[in-house]
Amino acid sequence: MASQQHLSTIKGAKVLMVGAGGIGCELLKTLALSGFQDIHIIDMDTIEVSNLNRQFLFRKSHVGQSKAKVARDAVLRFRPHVSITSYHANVKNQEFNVDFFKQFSVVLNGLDNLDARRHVNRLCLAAEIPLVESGTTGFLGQVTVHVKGKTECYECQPKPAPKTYPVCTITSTPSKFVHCIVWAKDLLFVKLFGDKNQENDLNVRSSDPASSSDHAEDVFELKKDETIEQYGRRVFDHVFGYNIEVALSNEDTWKNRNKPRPIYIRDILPEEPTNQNGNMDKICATDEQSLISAMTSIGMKNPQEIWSLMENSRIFTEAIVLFFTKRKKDVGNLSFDKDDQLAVEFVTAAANIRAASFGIPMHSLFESKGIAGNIVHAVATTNAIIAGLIVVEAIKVLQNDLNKYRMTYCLEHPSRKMLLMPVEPFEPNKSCYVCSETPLSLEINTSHAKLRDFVEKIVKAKLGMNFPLIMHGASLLYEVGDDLDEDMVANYAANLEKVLSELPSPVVSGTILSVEDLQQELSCSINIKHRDEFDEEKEPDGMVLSGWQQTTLEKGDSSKTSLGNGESTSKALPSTTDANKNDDADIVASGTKRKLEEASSGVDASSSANEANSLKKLEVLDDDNDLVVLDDDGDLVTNKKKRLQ
Ligand SMILES: Nc1ncnc2c1ncn2[C@@H]1O[C@H](COP(=O)(O)OP(=O)(O)OP(=O)(O)O)[C@@H](O)[C@H]1O
Ligand SMILES: [Zn+2]
Repeated sequence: MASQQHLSTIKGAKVLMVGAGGIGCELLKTLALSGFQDIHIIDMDTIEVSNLNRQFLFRKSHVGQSKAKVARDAVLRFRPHVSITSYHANVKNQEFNVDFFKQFSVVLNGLDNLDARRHVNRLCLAAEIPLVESGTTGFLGQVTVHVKGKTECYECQPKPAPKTYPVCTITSTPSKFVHCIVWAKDLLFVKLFGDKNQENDLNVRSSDPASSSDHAEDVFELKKDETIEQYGRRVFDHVFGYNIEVALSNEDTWKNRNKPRPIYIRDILPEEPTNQNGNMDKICATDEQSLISAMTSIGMKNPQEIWSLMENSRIFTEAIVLFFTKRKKDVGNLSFDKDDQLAVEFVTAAANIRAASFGIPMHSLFESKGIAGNIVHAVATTNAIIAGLIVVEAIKVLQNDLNKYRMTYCLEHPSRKMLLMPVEPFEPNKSCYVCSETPLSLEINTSHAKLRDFVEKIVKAKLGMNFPLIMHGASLLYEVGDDLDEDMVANYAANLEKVLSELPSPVVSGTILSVEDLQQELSCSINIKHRDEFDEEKEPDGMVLSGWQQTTLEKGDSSKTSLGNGESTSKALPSTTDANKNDDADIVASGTKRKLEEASSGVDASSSANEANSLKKLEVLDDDNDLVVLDDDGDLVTNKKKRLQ
């Protein structure tokens, strides 16, 4: 029962919710039923059929409508006097600036991606508004509290980098089905239907370089005198036959590995009479993209069934035909999307044929989609629990009840009868570049890397800036904004194409660049260090940003937990390549830090490590799918996590 004090806190609060999906629907309902009177919701999406199983404020008739608006209308039906304001918009839009955030008492996130979460974190810091952050992945979930100057911000702990695989594992020596999926969606799919100019390591390197390169050059171009079916068969033979033969010629590779077998389409699907006039209308009677399906056109229905090699080969060639006939306008611009049925069919078939070649078990379309889209199926109950916890923390935050704030982790299996694991929050990380303005350093080849590389790979991808401004001393090198005049735009565009050391104000070793995002009110300085060479596999960006690493984790010396990078409120993992291992859903321990209470009561930081031992500790064992929980006595309690189904 809420006390009088609780009720007046709740009634006087103005709350911003970001995200009206799985967590958001639960959250809006719980806020309204708890007595909150003034709620604003931002969500950029429209309702999809796949949302209906858990986003209970939505009905089939709402498909295609704004989530924020429909959620508002649904709640107003049972709480008509609550003021609910909806925005069908991206929270990163400029209208949601620091002044907009300042009007709220607290911000509650129910998002599904790192990018938006980081953005909201920065606006909350700049506006000095508390943030309650959340995420769920299947049975796992978390709610964390972030109050400027008092607790860690959302970015104080660097998020685990997306899992990547060595290039040669993907191109030459796959040993797991996920390797075949990555090959199919990131290399083959892109090569056939995406941007042709993108660098793509699809062709296997031969021990005799001359032998493969000629063959590879125009193999992915449709020839004038061939039908699309013939083209599909030729691509099939190239990637599953010829490339495998080339790979086999590198004998050293196979000394300690099983050799793959080349697969040629004539052995699987005997030559069919080709449709000379190229009229494919018989294949698929619809033009609506969502209904264009190779499975439908060849009469296969069950996505849970594992197709035979022949069926995979038929889907493979059929999907190529459908892309080049029914979706011709998309070809050249596509990147893999888990909600694109034809893309999922193609990737499943291609991955399975490659798996067959390498002696790896094949998978159904349903399983492949899960792996390719990094889907952990959402659990509505987890969303409901997490939404309840968000409201509990929001009330504490509104009451300024600092000592009662908790980061709460929802576990898959109860540990010592506890399903929820509350942990005291930590003070801000002094080396966090977001909330503590710590300088960063960047190793980069200043004579090769262009300003564009720096902007794309560091400023946007790593630092998550939206509207960056880059300065070298007093000289402005680059800026994004709506109010720039033409000359400036041209000047910045020219700068983007220059290598760093040849910029009007040259960027060389020792230069300190100042990078700012005006919308996020975030600025940081980056100390440039020139380096000639980078390891292609380990440092694929060709640059290394540092100065903001968390302390190295020592086993058994961890006192705080965080659940992945919170990429999803319901499913997605950070990497598109890591569905099997599901790192993002793992609970990982961070380095030892002082607890908030110790910090505020002046207890020596060195005691925190001992103190930490009495806390519940969670740790993931590398390369294992087990969640290992150390209880108070340091005993291991091992919980098997469910693999993707
Ligand atoms: N930048 C953003 N601005 C506004 N809303 C966002 C932004 N990024 C994500 N969201 C919203 O956050 C919500 C997250 O909800 P959820 O994880 O349940 O995803 P979903 O897209 O509804 O479901 P699924 O992807 O599993 O089909 C979505 O409704 C999404 O539109
Ligand atoms: Zn921080």
